[in-house]
Amino acid sequence: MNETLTPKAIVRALDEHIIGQAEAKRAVAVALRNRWRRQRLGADLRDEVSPKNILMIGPTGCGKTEISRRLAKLADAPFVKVEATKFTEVGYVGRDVEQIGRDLAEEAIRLEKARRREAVRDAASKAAMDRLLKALVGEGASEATRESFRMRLNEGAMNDVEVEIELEEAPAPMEVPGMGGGIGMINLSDMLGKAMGGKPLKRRKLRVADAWDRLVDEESEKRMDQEDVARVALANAEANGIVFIDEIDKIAVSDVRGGSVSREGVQRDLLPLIEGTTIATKYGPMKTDHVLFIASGAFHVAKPSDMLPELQGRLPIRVELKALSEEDFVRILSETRANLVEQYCALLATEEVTLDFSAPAIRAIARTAAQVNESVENIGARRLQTVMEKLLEDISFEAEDRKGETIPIDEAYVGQRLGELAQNTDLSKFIL
Ligand SMILES: Nc1ncnc2c1ncn2[C@@H]1O[C@H](COP(=O)(O)OP(=O)(O)OP(=O)(O)O)[C@@H](O)[C@H]1O
Repeated sequence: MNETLTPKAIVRALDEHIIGQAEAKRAVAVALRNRWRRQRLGADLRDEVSPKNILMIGPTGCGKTEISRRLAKLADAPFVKVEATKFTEVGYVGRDVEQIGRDLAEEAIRLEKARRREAVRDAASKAAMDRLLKALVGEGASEATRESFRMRLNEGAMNDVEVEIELEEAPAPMEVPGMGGGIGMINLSDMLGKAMGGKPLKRRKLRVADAWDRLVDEESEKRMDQEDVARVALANAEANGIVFIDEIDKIAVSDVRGGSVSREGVQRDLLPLIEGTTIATKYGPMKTDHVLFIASGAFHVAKPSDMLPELQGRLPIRVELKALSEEDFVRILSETRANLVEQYCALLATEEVTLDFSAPAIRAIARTAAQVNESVENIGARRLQTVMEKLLEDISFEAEDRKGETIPIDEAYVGQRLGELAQNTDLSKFIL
């Protein structure tokens, strides 16, 4: 992890994307920095320091997931999100929670491979080009022919041409009954491939553009030491992984309804994972002792004190997030990086349509969103998405006829498009 990511720097970075919620930002920033601090301790003390997991309490759509996801991105840390209620479904068995660990391992592998792809990119592209040229012009073609094809390929002029290439068979995982997901997965083509010294190949007809992606993928994979990828990725998941468990409040009150699993049971199953256990993944055993868990919920009905005492103890840092106001919405629309207004402007600019939002218009959009949240249901900042979509629906559809135009989005326009809808609760229930 990056040495410059001090708690203050982390909060500053989060501020670019998330409005308000200072307390939650501080808590996650400290949790992240503590991991960096732990790495610097001597081996004996390092193992003693366990992460202080966090419980985020706040209504839907106020930034709980977003803060956690952004934090993971900043730290380049493997991140997974799960809904606690998923484990109350029929068919659940206690060990299913281990899937969380396996998903984290998969995510760490994906990150590690993405990192290494950069290093092998040139060599992989060159090899992919050789294979593609061979498929297009044959082995015996002259260098001049190859060069002219290479140029056309590089220009993208042949993207839609069909080509037949040999690719490794896509893995077809087979689940072995009785072994549960994950470890029991045996990849038949892997086994066959290993027996024959390489994965089996299959001829496939593809568009050149798709063939190129597949070939670069394959050539990159070949150049990675898969065992080393697994080793580094698992170590990264163990030391830096972040697991976000949403809707923890929904399993806080114990009840056994017809056929559904006891919620208390799910809490018990989660305990070892959060406390620290070793999970068998297909890349090897992975310890969860130092994984950071962030649990979240609205806690409208249940209270944190309704959770099992052991679970409460493992989520010692409590932070409250506030419901978002009209003022917050104005800031979300105008101050956050790549905000919705910027996104819509950029999307329509691709069709040479310029949107010109006035400040009062942005205020009116925020006011509408806050109003509908109040009268229909408070879904937090998610409301901005539906409101903006409705506001710009017609322009988005008619963009082709308005090339070259600058369209002012002022307060009157917002009122005209949304005013009636926002006033009418029945209408807004369905439309906004
Ligand atoms: N404070 C905020 N500042 C900027 N954007 C926000 C804020 N809160 C929410 N959003 C935006 O709203 C959307 C939903 O937010 P998020 O996923 O964080 O909700 P949540 O609080 O985790 O709710 P839930 O528990 O229902 O998942 C995201 O697109 C996010 O970017």
